Amino acid sequence: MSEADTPVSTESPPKDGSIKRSDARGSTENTVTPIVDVQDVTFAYGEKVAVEDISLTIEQGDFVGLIGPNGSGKTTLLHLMLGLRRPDSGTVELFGQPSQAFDDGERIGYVSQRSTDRGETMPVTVREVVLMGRFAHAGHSKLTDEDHEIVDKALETVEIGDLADRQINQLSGGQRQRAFIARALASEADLLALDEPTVGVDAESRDQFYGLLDDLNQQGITIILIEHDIDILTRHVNKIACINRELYHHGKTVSFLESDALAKAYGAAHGVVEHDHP
Ligand SMILES: Nc1ncnc2c1ncn2[C@@H]1O[C@H](COP(=O)(O)OP(=O)(O)OP(=O)(O)O)[C@@H](O)[C@H]1O
Repeated sequence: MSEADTPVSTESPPKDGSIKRSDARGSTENTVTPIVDVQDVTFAYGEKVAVEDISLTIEQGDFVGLIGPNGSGKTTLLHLMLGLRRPDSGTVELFGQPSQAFDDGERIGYVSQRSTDRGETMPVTVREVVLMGRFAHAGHSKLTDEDHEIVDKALETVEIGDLADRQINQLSGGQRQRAFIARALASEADLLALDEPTVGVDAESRDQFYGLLDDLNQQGITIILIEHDIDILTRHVNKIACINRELYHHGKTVSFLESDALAKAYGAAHGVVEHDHP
């Protein structure tokens, strides 16, 4: 597979690894620290190797689709990227910090597969869920009028302002996804990570949801999402990472479509890549 599409930083990063949203998207003048930098990462559940020797970077402003067959390691890789799991070998850096030392959690908004599951959500209102995004900034008992204004704006951005006082577990799957994205926006996350966000969502709502992600990405939010539908993915994301335990492609969507990565990744028996792993 080619690393040609993966930009490589050649200069020293800024000391704090931080990049302002407003000056980052599309900037070609300065070399900036990747948002996520995965190098030679391997992870196994006991004997089961789920992710093997993967290296890739997520740059500020990227909208990356992560695809691969069932059980190919997508969720595991996403967890490794977000510092939710530690690699057995290799390194992961988030915003220029080793993932295990990363302590700036509000910069990341993670919406897990389970967020759409009614049974997993607490009996709280949508507004309360989104307010949780302000806790990291303000603390529970110190929320100000400004925090409430930020929450209102986040709810409007994802177009569920009218649902603010509804119980979160009364919402449809798509509406719940929007509520969790609003929570990430309220926490002023720079990186949005979504694990199969439109499972169980009807086609029209799904298109609207991807339109929302496009808008957020245009505003400078970096997005990585796991999605099985290659058609909708290639219509929206600018880069694709295709895995089946190991990385088959990471780069621009157009070069992915011209490559045979999809056939190779899906052709490989689940988790078994015959030419590399006899
Ligand atoms: N907690 C766990 N303990 C043991 N094995 C696990 C665990 N979680 C995942 N696995 C195994 O690791 C491999 C990768 O799983 P992972 O969930 O990362 O794949 P995935 O590509 O996200 O799958 P899907 O598309 O089905 O959601 C699979 O074989 C899975 O069975």
